[in-house]
Amino acid sequence: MTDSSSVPATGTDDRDLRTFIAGLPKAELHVHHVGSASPRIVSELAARHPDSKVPSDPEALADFFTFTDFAHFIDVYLSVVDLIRTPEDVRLLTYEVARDLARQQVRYAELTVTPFSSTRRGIDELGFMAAIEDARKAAEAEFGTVLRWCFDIPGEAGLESAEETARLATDDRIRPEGLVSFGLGGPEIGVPRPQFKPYFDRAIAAGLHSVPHAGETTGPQTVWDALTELRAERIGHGTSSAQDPALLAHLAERRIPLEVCPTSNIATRAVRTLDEHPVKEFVKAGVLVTINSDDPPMFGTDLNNEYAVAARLLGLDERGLAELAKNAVEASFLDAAGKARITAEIDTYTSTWLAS
Ligand SMILES: Nc1ncnc2c1ncn2[C@@H]1O[C@H](CCC(=O)c2cccc(C(=O)O)c2)[C@@H](O)[C@H]1O
Ligand SMILES: [Zn+2]
Repeated sequence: MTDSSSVPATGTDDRDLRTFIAGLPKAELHVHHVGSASPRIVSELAARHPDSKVPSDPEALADFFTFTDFAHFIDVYLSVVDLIRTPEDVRLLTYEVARDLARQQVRYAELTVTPFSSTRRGIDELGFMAAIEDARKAAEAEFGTVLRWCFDIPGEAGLESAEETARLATDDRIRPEGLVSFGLGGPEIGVPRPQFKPYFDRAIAAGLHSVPHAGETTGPQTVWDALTELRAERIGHGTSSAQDPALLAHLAERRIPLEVCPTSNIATRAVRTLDEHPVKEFVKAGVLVTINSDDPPMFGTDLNNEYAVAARLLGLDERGLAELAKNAVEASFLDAAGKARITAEIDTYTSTWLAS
């Protein structure tokens, strides 16, 4: 588990910046449904299923969430997926994830859900959709946090999973009201992006936005393929884009946002150290950077900590952090009125903080 909680900020006292961040209204665009299950939820589910290799003791769970490489991360991730066995498990997990987001003043989040991984493990598809929708509506009513869904293909599971995910995302009898986007996750090595073009074409034709992971564990060509073959409107991670100046210029010129997840990249060994993270190059090239947590409990972080990491790496003060938060609102698929509302909240909060 990566503990970046000791991340010193810039000149402004880290404590003050962390206090500012804690109250800053935010939007999160790259955060996984199962990957956000808190240690408490995972422990509770593991206790229900003693046959699982996931420890129910929170201490042991912290060690369990320590990864030697990306493939190991995926193994651990799937062992948590195995704990989700009923629509009630899904509803509980989703509601608790929403509570954790609301505690961080997340006003809007696009949660990446992998329905294939649950339906292939026997959860009824309509039961799954009803569970996430129940939790989404309860979260909005009780926490004021607006959730939308991204359905992603677990790419390593191949074209069978692509077909199933496209069907669940485009069949009006099944797709949930909160679905806004279509993605592609899992390992990139050995999983070239072009093969998924037909499925993204179907999703886009059904009105969904394309937001595949790319350039997390492979080079810039994967990002180019995501843009040209999958018509990506945003890129999950895009870490290796820094190796290709033409790609950086293209992303900046077309204002294609990167969903940057700093601590995730360290925890999965995609990047060696935070100081080597290319987020500085992205900002220097004029790329629209959003800050996200990916699988926060698994990586020993949360969104607020990711903002503190960004403040240190980019030398940001309160105004710079507010700009990051507004980048995520701009890059989101929330409607114009919703965007204006959250942007105004960010401005009011920041000006009040600076005047105090
Ligand atoms: N940082 C990340 N980068 C990439 N992905 C990430 C990240 N964090 C979380 N994920 C999620 O991990 C899952 C991976 C699931 C997967 O690979 C797989 C392979 C074979 C079979 C099955 C199955 O279900 O039978 C699943 C994806 O669904 C994705 O949404
Ligand atoms: Zn991810």
